[in-house]
Amino acid sequence: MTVYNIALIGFGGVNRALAELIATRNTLWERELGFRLNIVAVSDLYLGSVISPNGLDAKTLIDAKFTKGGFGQLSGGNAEADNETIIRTAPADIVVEATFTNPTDGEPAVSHCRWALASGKHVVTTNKGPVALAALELKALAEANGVRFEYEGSVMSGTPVIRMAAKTLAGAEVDGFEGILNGTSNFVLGRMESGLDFDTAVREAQELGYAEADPTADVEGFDVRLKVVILANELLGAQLKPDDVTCKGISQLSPSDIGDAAKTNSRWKLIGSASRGADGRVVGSVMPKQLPLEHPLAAVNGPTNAVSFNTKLLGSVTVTGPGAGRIETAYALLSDIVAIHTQSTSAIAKEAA
Ligand SMILES: NC(=O)C1=CN([C@@H]2O[C@H](COP(=O)(O)OP(=O)(O)OC[C@H]3O[C@@H](n4cnc5c(N)ncnc54)[C@H](O)[C@@H]3O)[C@@H](O)[C@H]2O)C=CC1
Ligand SMILES: N[C@@H](CC=O)C(=O)O
Repeated sequence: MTVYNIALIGFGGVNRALAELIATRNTLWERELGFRLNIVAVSDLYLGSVISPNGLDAKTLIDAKFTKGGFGQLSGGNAEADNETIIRTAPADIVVEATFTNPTDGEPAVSHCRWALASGKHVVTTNKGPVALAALELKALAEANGVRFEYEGSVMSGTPVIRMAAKTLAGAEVDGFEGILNGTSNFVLGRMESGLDFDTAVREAQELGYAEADPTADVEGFDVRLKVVILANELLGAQLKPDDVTCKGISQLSPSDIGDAAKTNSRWKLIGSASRGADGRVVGSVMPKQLPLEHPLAAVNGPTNAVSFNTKLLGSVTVTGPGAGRIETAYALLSDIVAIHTQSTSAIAKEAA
């Protein structure tokens, strides 16, 4: 049976949810997936950092009410988040990066990924910054060090989109996509349709763990812009940067805009899209659109997301599922680890044959 030692960088909603899953499901995973996860290090800006080569008990980690610098009280602990030491020296096979997304330059998460990959550790991440802004470099670094850089949760949380489209739509000639790619803004629009004011709806999304640390990224469209870049670069072979994608969010939509749409049997949705033009150039945009109720994306509610891929051979193929949420996003990390495990076990089987 395989045990993967993991180091958690960031111990907020998503990585805590992963620890929760480890505490409750390791035995099931051992039986059904062929591996267990063992947390050997955690580093968090607020809590500090800790390394325990034999492993930290996941349940104790999530149940303990640590205050600022609290990891400093643990054996092997430090009241500061010494990320570089943790990432480079902890005896981890996999570094799980789930710190804040920085939409401008992706830092410090890009450095976290570089340190891990250069030290021969796999990286799984839900952080959109490194994927949108440094994917090519990080994939090359992973390849050079014989490890993997996986990031399924960077778009539509646990809903399989990146790997699904890359693998199962291969050859279908994807030439564009459009979708609802932010759970918070979709949730806020729905709550405003029910009569709630914008600020209260955003607060609810924060409490439910959907929103970014700074929810401006959600409601101004910056989060969707990163996801458009990720999908366009991954699936359309583009080399977009966030500034190449025009971006407008939902913060300017007033309660009367929302009410007027309802009167005309339509609904506002924040749509991220990209398509390849006749000249081969890929153009992306993020903007609120008033969709008629019969439009397939009009019925996508709450934190649910959906993306329709336009393909030459199949027409439109739509994937719908959770776009945000702590457990849902932690599942994306598990799916990345499953992908790493599957590749490594098939490589071992090939060698043995
Ligand atoms: N919550 C969700 O539904 C989804 C989140 N994501 C992404 O996953 C990542 C984590 O999300 P959440 O856990 O919800 O965020 P969060 O805000 O709950 O947690 C982030 C944690 O990272 C820590 N942190 C920030 N900077 C750090 C640094 N330099 N070093 C060490 N620790 C640091 C913070 O102290 C905090 O505990 C974010 O990048 C987010 O954009 C992606 C998909 C869905
Ligand atoms: N804040 C994001 C989380 C996932 O990326 C969202 O609301 O979609």
